[in-house]
Amino acid sequence: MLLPGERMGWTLTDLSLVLLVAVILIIAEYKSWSSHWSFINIYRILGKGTKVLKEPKTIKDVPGPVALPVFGTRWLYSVGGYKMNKIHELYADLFRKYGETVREEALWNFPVINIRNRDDIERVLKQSSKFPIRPPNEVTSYYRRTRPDKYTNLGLVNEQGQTWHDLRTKLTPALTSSKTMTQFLPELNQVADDFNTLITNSRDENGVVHNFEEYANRMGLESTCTLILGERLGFLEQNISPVASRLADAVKGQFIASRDTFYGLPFWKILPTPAYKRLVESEDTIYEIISEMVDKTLKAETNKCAVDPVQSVFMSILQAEGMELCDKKAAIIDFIAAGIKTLGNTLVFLLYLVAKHPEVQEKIYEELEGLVTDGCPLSTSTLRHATYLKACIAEAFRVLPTAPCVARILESETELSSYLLPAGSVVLCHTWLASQEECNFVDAKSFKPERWLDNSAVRYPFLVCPFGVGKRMCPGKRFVELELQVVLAQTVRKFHIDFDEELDLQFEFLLAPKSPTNIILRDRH
Ligand code: HEM
Repeated sequence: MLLPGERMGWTLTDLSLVLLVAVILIIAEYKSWSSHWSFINIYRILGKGTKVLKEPKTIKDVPGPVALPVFGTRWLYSVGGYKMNKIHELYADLFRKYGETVREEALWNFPVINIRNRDDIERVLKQSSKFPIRPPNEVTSYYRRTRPDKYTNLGLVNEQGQTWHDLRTKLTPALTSSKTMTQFLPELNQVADDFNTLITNSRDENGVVHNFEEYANRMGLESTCTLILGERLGFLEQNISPVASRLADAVKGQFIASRDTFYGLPFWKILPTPAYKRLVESEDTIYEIISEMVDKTLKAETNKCAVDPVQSVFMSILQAEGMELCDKKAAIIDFIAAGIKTLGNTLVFLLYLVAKHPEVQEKIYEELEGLVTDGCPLSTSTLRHATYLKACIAEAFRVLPTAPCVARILESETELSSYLLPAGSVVLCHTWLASQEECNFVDAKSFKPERWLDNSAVRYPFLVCPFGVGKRMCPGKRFVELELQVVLAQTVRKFHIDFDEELDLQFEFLLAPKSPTNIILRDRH
């Protein structure tokens, strides 16, 4: 009797080969399913397969880790094995596993779409609208609503629509003007000199500045307060005042509590969890300290006739029409809180990258030697011509930005990587992770300032946008860029910078250096 197949000339060996291949294929298929972790996802994949022919893919079809009812994918940050301070690693893993578009789910299974594709990021950030929407920080908004005595709105960072637009128009013109920044340059030179004196005197016998991040945060604090309050507050003096140290601790606490309440399970909505208590404590401390500073400065101000150029931002906030004093105080708090940690982290990243590349340091030094006489402060014209210095800052923002993604809520239905997302979808544009992809930048992981000089890096402006994009872009951008140019230039002119270890990163709602960071400074002269 003929076995099936023998009629076609198949032997038993051929049949067992076919069977073997079939088994291998089934195992492979099963493995790819199980890599999506659950039957729910197998169901999704099967569903997607049948849907493809009939209708476009929707937000439900975007792949991602299994979501539990109500809690969504928040379990990843607890039992999922990812630590809260390593969320940046989780996102990198999710993109590796699921591709360029990944769905996570917040509480009540609210979908959050993560994107890394260059064209998709551009499509989202280019959407022009009168009032672009960035998802608010829920816990800060909640806190502010419970304090009507102090806050009449959620502040520039968290407000939306017409209220946000009014705040932005009234509060930011002086901050974003190039004239204000030019007037501010001599003060910035002074702040940078004081920073250098502080770190010079803080070195041990081997030239090591231990816990450099604390000095960088003090620099962020001093320069932001000088900009916003129009006076020096002494954060760069060798022995920091108890008030300055309380403020620095409170700002750090606020960022960490925001992260823990945002990514953790939201029990704080029902009862005051330790993270929420920490947030309230930090917010109250920041308010109390800043409020006192504003009142003191206001009192001193009434005795003065002329406005010092350094006070132009402060005065413009105080003179903003149609706003109550508490709104002005809240705005000052927002500016200072937004500036301190972002600046401190950025300074550590920038000096770390330059320290790890001595050849880059020498090029900066040589460029400055040709532009400015030894011992002289930096002028606007010097900085205009310091193209290599500016390329280093741009490259540092590409390689290690403190804001690793830009968030938006879609205002109209948008197609991203063939998924049709409805208006109202929350999208996180992972600009940092996209900047690390070879398809976007050659030798993407290397620090190469030269790529900004031959224009090969400027092709994708939506990938390297450390201050965000469009109407909601950071109003501190001009100030920060100027400040980083001055500090980097003055530090390289004075020291050979070195960094012994590799920098470890942690996620504190921003990308931050894991402390302690130890930097080595050797005098040039
Ligand atoms: C290295 C320093 C800084 C970085 C990397 C940074 C980055 C950012 C980013 C990415 C955004 C979101 C933009 C968007 O959604 O498109 C933002 C918003 C904001 N930043 Fe900054 N920032 C820095 C320093 C500062 C400083 C010094 C100030 C204040 C003087 C400031 C005040 C603000 C405010 C008020 C917003 C909210 C703007 C709005 O929603 O209209 N930032 N910043």
